[in-house]
Amino acid sequence: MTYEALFESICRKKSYLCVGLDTDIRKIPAHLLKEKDPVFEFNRQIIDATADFCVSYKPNTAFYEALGPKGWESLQKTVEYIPKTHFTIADAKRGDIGNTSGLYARTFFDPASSGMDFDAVTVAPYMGSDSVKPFLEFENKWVILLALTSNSGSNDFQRLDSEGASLYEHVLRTSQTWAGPDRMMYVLGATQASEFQKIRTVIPEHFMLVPGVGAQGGSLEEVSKYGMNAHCGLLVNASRSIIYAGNDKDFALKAKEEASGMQQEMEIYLDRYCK
Ligand SMILES: O=c1ccn([C@@H]2O[C@H](COP(=O)(O)O)[C@@H](O)[C@H]2O)c(=O)[nH]1
Repeated sequence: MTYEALFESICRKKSYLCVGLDTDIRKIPAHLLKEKDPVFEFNRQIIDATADFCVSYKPNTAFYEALGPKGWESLQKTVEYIPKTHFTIADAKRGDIGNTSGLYARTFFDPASSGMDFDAVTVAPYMGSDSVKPFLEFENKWVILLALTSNSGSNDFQRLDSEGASLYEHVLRTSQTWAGPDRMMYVLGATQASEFQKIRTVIPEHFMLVPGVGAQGGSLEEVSKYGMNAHCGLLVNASRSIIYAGNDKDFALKAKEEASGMQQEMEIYLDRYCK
């Protein structure tokens, strides 16, 4: 999906919501466990219930990898099921020496190889340019680089000062020489929204993938106020607060209500801050 198509989808749906498919087999409603593939069945119902209110889905691969081959199969079926109108993100946080990164890229971007055709993958920047560039060799695919994450451990390295700027700021500046805003996004945690105004001076055009609202307590209003640009420039992720809004037979309805509530709030912020 292109930058323009993503923005068009945001305008049409009046939403910049990314639903996180962090499907934990231990947390899904009991009645689904009798299904052949309970994880996929849960995702299918969540996708059907929320697709009108979001523009993106982000399965975190850990939840699938933990189940072995069955988990990979559920992930493949899930990506294939997501409507093509939605931007798909493999939250895998990969990155290694070049030839290994190339295989990670094939895993998520080459359906002939792995059966999966995501739009984007999250990548850790720590190993530098040659670990990131193999992902950019796939046409029309995106890299979402970890910059300032939502967890408290982000203070350990990401904020360390080096030559007058924090490490995460170096990530934002240097990586812009690898690809433009049409192929690169950044993970910036909702819990760090007080820094977004400053961050926008470094990356005025890029999309930010923002996890950390909902269960982690980040504020959607603050994220929108300080992070939005003239092309919205935000994909705000919520996982647990949506997919586990209910845990009984009505779980999909509860997820729908939660996603719809977030979309309604986003509509207000798009009117107010998308300038
Ligand atoms: O800085 C980061 C980077 C990634 N994540 C991931 O996003 C979701 C958040 O889930 P919630 O249930 O909405 O808290 C999850 O997959 C994380 O691994 C993040 O939270 N922060």
